[in-house]
Amino acid sequence: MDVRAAVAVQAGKPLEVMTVKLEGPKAGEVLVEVKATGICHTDDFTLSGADPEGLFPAILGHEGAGIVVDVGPGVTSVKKGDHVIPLYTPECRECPSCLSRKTNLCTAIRSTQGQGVMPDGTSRFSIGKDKIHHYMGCSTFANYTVLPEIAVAKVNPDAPFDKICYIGCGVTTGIGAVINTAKVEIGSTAIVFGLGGIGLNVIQGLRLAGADMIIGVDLNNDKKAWGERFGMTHFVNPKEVGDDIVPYLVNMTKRGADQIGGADYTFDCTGNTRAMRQALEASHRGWGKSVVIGVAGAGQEISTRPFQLVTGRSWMGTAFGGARGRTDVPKIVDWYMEGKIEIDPMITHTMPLEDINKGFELMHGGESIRSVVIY
Ligand SMILES: NC(=O)C1=CN([C@@H]2O[C@H](COP(=O)(O)OP(=O)(O)OC[C@H]3O[C@@H](n4cnc5c(N)ncnc54)[C@H](O)[C@@H]3O)[C@@H](O)[C@H]2O)C=CC1
Ligand SMILES: N[C@@H](CCC(=O)N[C@@H](CSC=O)C(=O)NCC(=O)O)C(=O)O
Ligand SMILES: [Zn+2]
Ligand SMILES: [Zn+2]
Repeated sequence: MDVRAAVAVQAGKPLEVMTVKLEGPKAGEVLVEVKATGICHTDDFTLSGADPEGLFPAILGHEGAGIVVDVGPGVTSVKKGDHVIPLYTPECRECPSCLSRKTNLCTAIRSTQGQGVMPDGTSRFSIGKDKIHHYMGCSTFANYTVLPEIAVAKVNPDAPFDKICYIGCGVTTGIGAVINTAKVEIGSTAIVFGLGGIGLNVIQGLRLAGADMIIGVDLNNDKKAWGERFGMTHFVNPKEVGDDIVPYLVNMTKRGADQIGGADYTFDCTGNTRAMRQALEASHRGWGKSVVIGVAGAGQEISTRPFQLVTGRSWMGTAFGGARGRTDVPKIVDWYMEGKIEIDPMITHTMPLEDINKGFELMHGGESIRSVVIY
């Protein structure tokens, strides 16, 4: 069938909106009509050429919501008409990782996903004789896409596509990092580096978990009001603090008789390796947990003095907020429908597919929290 897609033709170039061919679903696959998709910083990261796994041409996009319109042979868990959210972290419930109960990083289709193809090793998208790569197993920058059955979460059909698409990445990553990965307790202190589409959801997750002191750190002063809107209690702009932000943050978080500062939990939502180090070193001696969420470009590395770890800080990371997609995503949609979490105010801009590059420009200018393409 013919579908409309924004194609990443070449690294560093704007997306090109065009008509491409999409083959129907094969065994174990579903065809989804994508109704809306968010634009995540990771799409921009891959388009920029910084992603070691980046492939071109490709149809990017991994934060979608839509309707199942066809299923291939053997599909049992979803049917035509179901409302679904595509999952870049699938949940097969059979692989050693799924069975371990220790991680959400299902390995069933990770290798083909990284090669930009479906689990059978082929692509469903093409232009003429040329194949186009899938992206993160989702390719939601097309109005129809094909996904493995294990990579869709069936959700409440009353939920609005243009809002719940954000649960396909940003909302789940931010809230999940707090609840699943860090396991934040009531009364904790926390520092969040980067108050964008992910960081604000970390803040909303911290509010949900009952954290007392929530410090937001961003280079952009406009983010102060945004952080406060979702529960941030203090804001720090590193540009206004001077050389080293770590002693400043440690001082801010001094508590108890011994007056040792440092937050119980810190989160990097910037992708900047210097900020990742600062986040670790601003966590509390003896028990601080620092969670890396931001994605850094090819060749970049993190470092710190091993003494930071010897003295009891833990450096950890999270993908998709540690969420098991088919199990957890429907619950997060329900939390939204029940008013337990907020999404609407974070969706600052919407646009048709034809204007998708404007969404990337708004992100670059720090003007948007989330742009959503509505098909
Ligand atoms: N681990 C995972 O599963 C996921 C990771 N990500 C990654 O999370 C990161 C954040 O994504 P978004 O929130 O969508 O990006 P965004 O562009 O909306 O927000 C980034 C924020 O960080 C701020 N910032 C940049 N450098 C900073 C620094 N050195 N110190 C303090 N603040 C700084 C910016 O001003 C901006 O407000 C990206 O690296 C993205 O690729 C996104 C989704 C899932
Ligand atoms: N492909 C990159 C790393 C990109 C990355 O870390 N992706 C995250 C999700 S970011 C979403 O917006 C992720 O889930 N990683 C786990 C995975 O298995 O891909 C690289 O090679 O560095
Ligand atoms: Zn994302
Ligand atoms: Zn699995």
